[in-house]
Amino acid sequence: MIYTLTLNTAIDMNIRCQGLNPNTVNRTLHTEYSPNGKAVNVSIVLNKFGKQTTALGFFGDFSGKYIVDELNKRHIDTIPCWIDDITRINVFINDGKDEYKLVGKGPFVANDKKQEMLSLIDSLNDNSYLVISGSLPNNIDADYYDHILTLCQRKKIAVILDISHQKLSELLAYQPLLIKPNNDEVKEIFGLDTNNREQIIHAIEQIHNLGAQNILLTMGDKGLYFSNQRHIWFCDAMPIQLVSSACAGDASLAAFLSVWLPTQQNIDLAMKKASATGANVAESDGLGLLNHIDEYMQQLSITQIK
Ligand SMILES: O=P(O)(O)OC[C@H]1O[C@](O)(CO)[C@@H](O)[C@@H]1O
Repeated sequence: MIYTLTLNTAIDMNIRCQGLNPNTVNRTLHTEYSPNGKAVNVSIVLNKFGKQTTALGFFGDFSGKYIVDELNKRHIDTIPCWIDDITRINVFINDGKDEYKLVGKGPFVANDKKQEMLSLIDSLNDNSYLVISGSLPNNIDADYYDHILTLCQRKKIAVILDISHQKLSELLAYQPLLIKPNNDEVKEIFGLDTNNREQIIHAIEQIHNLGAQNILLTMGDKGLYFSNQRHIWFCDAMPIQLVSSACAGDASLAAFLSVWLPTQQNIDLAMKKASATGANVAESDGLGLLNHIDEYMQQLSITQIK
């Protein structure tokens, strides 16, 4: 079973308008709402690819209920931890020229709820997979990840991490099965540049040395790299008309996992699917229709660089 854990779930509200002016009523042209949060996206995309997942997360009030209802409509199992505060609503405004991203801090999670979530994780099947993605809510500090990863270690749950917190470098000591940083995160968290092949290989080796078993490094329109410690491969990116890069990384990770788990084989196919899916998602607000993936996969190629 693949479980996903979104500690800071969100509704995404994508608004389109023609110009955005201060101190005036800006009438909007189009609004879309989507159940979101990074690992929620992973569950939705894995489900699209026919893989069963169970989504765990903190959910609160009307916005939390909306996300759980939407997941249920898509026949995605959920294990919600209900909190008293309101799940955040992130707002993405496209004024016809630029995109403004207003991403909330997230709700307050009471101590008993933090404990409840740990008990829920403790009740998951042993020897399964847990994808942990996204930020931490308002008042949860990064040590919470230690509690989660210690539990996973005990239960032999293989962890896939996609978090932009500085804590990621310390968490590599738990030897996560896979991490999915992007180039900005490699710079911000590990202080490593990724401007050319030499730097990329060096960065990947350094990150393996800290404990990551496998690394999927996404670089937007510059393609993506996968390393299993022995070899490193590169997959190019489709040229597309960018609408919004939000959710593209989450969708790429899900696409990769849909092929790569559980055997950890078919790396070429997994990388092409990840790259094609990320590009298709970046062509729309939110996750979009995911209807060009097969076509894009035909046009991508893989090179082994180490
Ligand atoms: O969990 P974070 O890092 O705050 O990011 C949440 C946001 O990330 C996205 O899922 C895109 O990856 C947004 O659409 C969502 O609102």
